[in-house]
Amino acid sequence: MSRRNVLKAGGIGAAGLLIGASGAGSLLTFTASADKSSTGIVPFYGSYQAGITTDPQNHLYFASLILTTMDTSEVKQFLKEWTKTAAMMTEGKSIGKAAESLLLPPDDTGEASGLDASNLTVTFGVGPGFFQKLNLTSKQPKELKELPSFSFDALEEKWSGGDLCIQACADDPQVAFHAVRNLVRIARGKVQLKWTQAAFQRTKQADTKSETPRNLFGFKDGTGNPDTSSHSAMNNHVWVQNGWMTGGTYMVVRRVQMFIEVWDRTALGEQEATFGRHRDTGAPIGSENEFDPVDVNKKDVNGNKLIPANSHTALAHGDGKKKILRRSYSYADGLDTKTGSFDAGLLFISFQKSISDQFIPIQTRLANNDKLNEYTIHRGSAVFACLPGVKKGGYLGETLFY
Ligand SMILES: C=CC1=C(C)c2cc3[nH]c(cc4nc(cc5[nH]c(cc1n2)c(C)c5CCC(=O)O)C(CCC(=O)O)=C4C)c(C)c3C=C
Ligand SMILES: [Fe+2]
Repeated sequence: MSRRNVLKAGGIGAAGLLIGASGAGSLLTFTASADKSSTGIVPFYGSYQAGITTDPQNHLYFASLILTTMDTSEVKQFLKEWTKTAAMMTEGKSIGKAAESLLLPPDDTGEASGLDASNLTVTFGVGPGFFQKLNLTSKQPKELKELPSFSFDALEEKWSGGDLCIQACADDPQVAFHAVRNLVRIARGKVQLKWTQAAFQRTKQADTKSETPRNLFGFKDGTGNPDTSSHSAMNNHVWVQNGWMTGGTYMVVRRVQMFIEVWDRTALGEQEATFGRHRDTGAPIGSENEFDPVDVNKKDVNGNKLIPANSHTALAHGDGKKKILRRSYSYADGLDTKTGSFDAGLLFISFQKSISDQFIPIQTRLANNDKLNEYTIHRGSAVFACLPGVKKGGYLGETLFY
């Protein structure tokens, strides 16, 4: 039963009476309006996990977890429970049995009762420690290892690493949090939270023109992503094509603090030179439209490069052949007590089929020369293998445990 209908169930008697009084027309009307949960559902089951190439939602709740059991059968068991629970939550349904006993805690924690599915997606990944703790190193993909340290990294343990991750995205923040909370609860005693991050984008309600979202520096962020509707682009850049990870992908998460106060004192021309794009349109400097091609060699009348060579776009783009799929969210976590400034920034999340061939070369160029480094600092880092999609009747990680 959908979470909305649980609440509406009390009204069914009254609706039934109405049907008696006014005939089938009323029944149809009732069914259509009560079935609101059929909108805003992103299917959980499929060849690929949702939350990667599916449209980004308004809110993210991200959790990195430590595995506290070394017993593979216990892990399989909770992965099976996670599968069923995630599928139910993404359909906007309450989990477990309806609360009947006053002597027991209810199966569902209840804060999403009455809320619709809100396009919830729950995406699961496993980190390098997962394979080590479960003695599964023969199955550990060679792509899945801790990142090298990059220039200017200021990583903190409290924002880094993890044996498992849950990325819950939804158009409602409470629905996203409810998903992670209930999944962690199900695996209690076998996992423990390492770090979490709540994050946001603009809401779709506020963005009536469905434009590319802007980051906290006010620039459109996501323009240069590969086209998620193109199967060939996703196969080229995102989905792993062989072995037990077929249909999975690798995720890099970086918690990047942005010095917004410093940025706010920076002239617009300097801001645009930093990104290599115009703030208003999002177009590459010297071009008119957001999606105009990035030509890093284009010069002005004086022979100077229009997109500065040390700009974020020039360095991230490179020769344009290596692409990653970014699906980042902004965060604002009160203040940085050391400096008294905002602790705000970007929970940078990227998906790629090869971390060594895609993310690392790009991030190396950025870390060494990016003008954006004057305004940002990387505080956290983690890598995960996002498991292949699950078929109905199957479970998360099934191909790994064959
Ligand atoms: C490889 C890692 C990357 C990190 C880390 C990163 C951090 C970061 N980026 C922005 C804002 C923007 N990034 C933009 C483009 C862009 N960024 C990366 C990679 C990383 N960014 C890539 C691969 C690209 C695309 C390059 C291309 O091929 O054109 C842009 C421009 C608009 C866009 O294309 O999205 C912005 C703006 C911030 C604020 C940030 C860390 C805080
Ligand atoms: Fe970027």
